[in-house]
Amino acid sequence: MMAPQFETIALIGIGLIGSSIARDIREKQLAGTIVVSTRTEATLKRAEQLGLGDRYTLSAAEAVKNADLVVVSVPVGASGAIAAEIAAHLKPGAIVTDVGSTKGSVIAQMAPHLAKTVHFIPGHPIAGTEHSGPDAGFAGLFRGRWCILTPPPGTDEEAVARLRLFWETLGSMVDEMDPEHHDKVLAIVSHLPHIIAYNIVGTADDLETVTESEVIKYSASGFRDFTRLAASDPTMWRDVCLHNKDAILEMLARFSEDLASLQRAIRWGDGDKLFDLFTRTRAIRRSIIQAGQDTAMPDFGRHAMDQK
Ligand SMILES: NC(=O)C1=CN([C@@H]2O[C@H](COP(=O)(O)OP(=O)(O)OC[C@H]3O[C@@H](n4cnc5c(N)ncnc54)[C@H](O)[C@@H]3O)[C@@H](O)[C@H]2O)C=CC1
Ligand SMILES: O=C(O)C(=O)Cc1ccc(O)cc1
Repeated sequence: MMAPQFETIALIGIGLIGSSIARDIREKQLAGTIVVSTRTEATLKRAEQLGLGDRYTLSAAEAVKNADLVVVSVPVGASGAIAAEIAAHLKPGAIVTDVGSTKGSVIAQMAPHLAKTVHFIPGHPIAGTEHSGPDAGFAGLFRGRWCILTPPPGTDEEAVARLRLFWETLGSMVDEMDPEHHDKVLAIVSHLPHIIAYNIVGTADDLETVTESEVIKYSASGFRDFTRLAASDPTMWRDVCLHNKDAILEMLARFSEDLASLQRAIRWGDGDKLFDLFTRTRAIRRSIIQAGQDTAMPDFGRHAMDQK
């Protein structure tokens, strides 16, 4: 058997993402010991029932003692408090990473607490679902998906290479970029779609002339796709909105402008304009499919295809 990549891995937060990582670590034998820590007794118990770790504790500080890799998988608004709690207990040379959907704010919250004796390498796997909690995770979630790392300038190359290898072993492709760019890109490809989904489902829910049962009964697949996104975890998405405020507001401003232009084309019967836009956007969808990035859950899709 190959030696594990890390002697001890501490997972702080064991919801959809933390528990998926735990399952992959176990399956691929990437750690000698997996230590699981989370905020509530109930979630910790559930993680234990699911056998996600080797040791369990409610104390994040306790969990990171001796850990060679620490993965923080909590809503982005909680990352500062976690960093403050674990900072004094980290082993020198440990790699500390996270999976948060925003990067600038996570760095601003965590970096000031972390000593130079540890390697802080923020990360973001671009993989997930609308479900949350330890039961929602599954092995293979990250396979065929991108993971973005945003190491601060001057980060130890060897530590970055180790974390890169970790994600690659989980089946991900790894890119590096600066946090500001990450936050802009994710604002348009992930944060805005969720905000638009929350908004359209909210609008449908507020209508006086169309009843809720009609919305449910006649929901075409377009609306149904929005309801999937709009079913995502409220705490997580509240935090994303509050913690990527500038980039989201910038993209929302662009979006509103373009929507107004579309509204105008509809009002004035400008069919050419509508047709041109719809042709351009159709090409984007085709490129996504060609790049093999068209399913939310690649593991399920591929696995089903493998069986055929
Ligand atoms: N859900 C998704 O599709 C994706 C989520 N992310 C990011 O991953 C992180 C975790 O998200 P999920 O696993 O989906 O969430 P989740 O809700 O499934 O799990 C969150 C975990 O954090 C713990 N937690 C919650 N509030 C806390 C607090 N105040 N202090 C300490 N621990 C707390 C919970 O007990 C739970 O173990 C978030 O930062 C999210 O932005 C990244 C990629 C995809
Ligand atoms: O469920 C979906 O469609 C997602 O978009 C999952 C997702 C949510 C948040 C992220 O930061 C990355 C991926």
